[in-house]
Amino acid sequence: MAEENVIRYRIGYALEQKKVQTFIQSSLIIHARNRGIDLIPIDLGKPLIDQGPFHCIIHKLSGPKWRKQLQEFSSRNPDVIVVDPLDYVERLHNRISMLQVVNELKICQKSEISFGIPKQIFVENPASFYDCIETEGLKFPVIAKALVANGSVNSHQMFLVFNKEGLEGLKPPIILQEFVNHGGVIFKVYVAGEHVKCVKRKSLPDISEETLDTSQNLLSFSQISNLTSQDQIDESVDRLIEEAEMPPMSFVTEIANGLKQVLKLNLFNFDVIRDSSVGNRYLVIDINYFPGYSKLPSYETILTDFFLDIVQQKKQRTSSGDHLPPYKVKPCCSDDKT
Ligand SMILES: O=P(O)(O)O[C@@H]1[C@@H](OP(=O)(O)O)[C@H](OP(=O)(O)O)[C@H](O)[C@H](OP(=O)(O)O)[C@H]1OP(=O)(O)O
Ligand SMILES: Nc1ncnc2c1ncn2[C@@H]1O[C@H](COP(=O)(O)OP(=O)(O)O)[C@@H](O)[C@H]1O
Ligand SMILES: [Mg+2]
Ligand SMILES: [Mg+2]
Repeated sequence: MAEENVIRYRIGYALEQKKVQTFIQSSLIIHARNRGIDLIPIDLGKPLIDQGPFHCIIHKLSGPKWRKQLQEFSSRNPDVIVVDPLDYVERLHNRISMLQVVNELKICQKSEISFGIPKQIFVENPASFYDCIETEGLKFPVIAKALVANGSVNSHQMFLVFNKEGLEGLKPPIILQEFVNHGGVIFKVYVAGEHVKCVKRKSLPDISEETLDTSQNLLSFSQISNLTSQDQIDESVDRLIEEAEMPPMSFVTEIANGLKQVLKLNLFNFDVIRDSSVGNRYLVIDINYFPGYSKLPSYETILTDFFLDIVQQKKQRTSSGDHLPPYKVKPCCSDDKT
């Protein structure tokens, strides 16, 4: 084969093993490689500063040690883009600051469609539970969520609280958020830089007045499917998802771009529900850093397009003196499965 010069870019990834398995699939490695992107694993057992060279680093790690590694690396390699800076990622590790961002969006709300977040309060001690609910005017049922959203098992553990008695089973500090009936379907909007995709997923079923009257006081999330038999749930949920109408894509994209600007992040998704009692009112309930992109159809294309956007923008920015020029190598010569 004739030797041909092709510009190649090196993207280093720093991810926990579980995330490597789901995200760095061979289909992504191959697709990216064919388009000039080499995905290079960062060895978490070695100093970052000794690794590279990279044009860009992507990561889903946090903590003081990783922060220090990134700082040292960036000060020595100022042209390497870190997607995304830890300071901005950390805003998503707290379920209050995470959703405050939605209220900061500067999007003109149109009369036929609106968005916001569910009413929520942070309760620090058990004595103030009921006072807080009264003061803020939260209605039962409420959903109790951990303040921290750092990917730990605890941070995903939630409770449905049907009444005042249910509050006694909770351990503050905790967030109480109004449960909003939304037809059992959630919209997940995935953002990778300029690229935005919205998909429908199964959610918690609506809670009727009767259920509220007759249910137990407190239900941990994993038990929600016990409300009806599993078979009934599976069938009706599939139908619900199929029949649910997607929010207008122009609206979804506007929110996605607004969030991207305020959060200063490239890789995230957000969960949206449509308030059944209002109709065209959408509520953002969760924002996740570096979510499970591999669940999206054609995630390989979306992510590779994003990587190219990043490295090509970088090339423009540093055209007066690139510290790390694109490598010129033979095409498809690497057998590295990363
Ligand atoms: O593992 P997956 O593919 O289900 O992805 C999880 C996400 O699922 P989603 O893409 O929104 O359906 C998941 O989203 P949710 O919080 O479940 O809405 C989180 O982003 C999760 O990361 P973490 O545990 O919060 O650090 C993500 O987990 P990690 O893959 O980052 O561990
Ligand atoms: N305010 C709410 N009203 C109705 N359902 C909710 C609400 N908040 C969360 N849920 C349901 O609980 C699920 C998990 O909550 P979420 O805040 O997204 O936490 P996680 O970070 O663990 O995904 C959502 O996908 C949705 O099904
Ligand atoms: Mg969620
Ligand atoms: Mg989440």
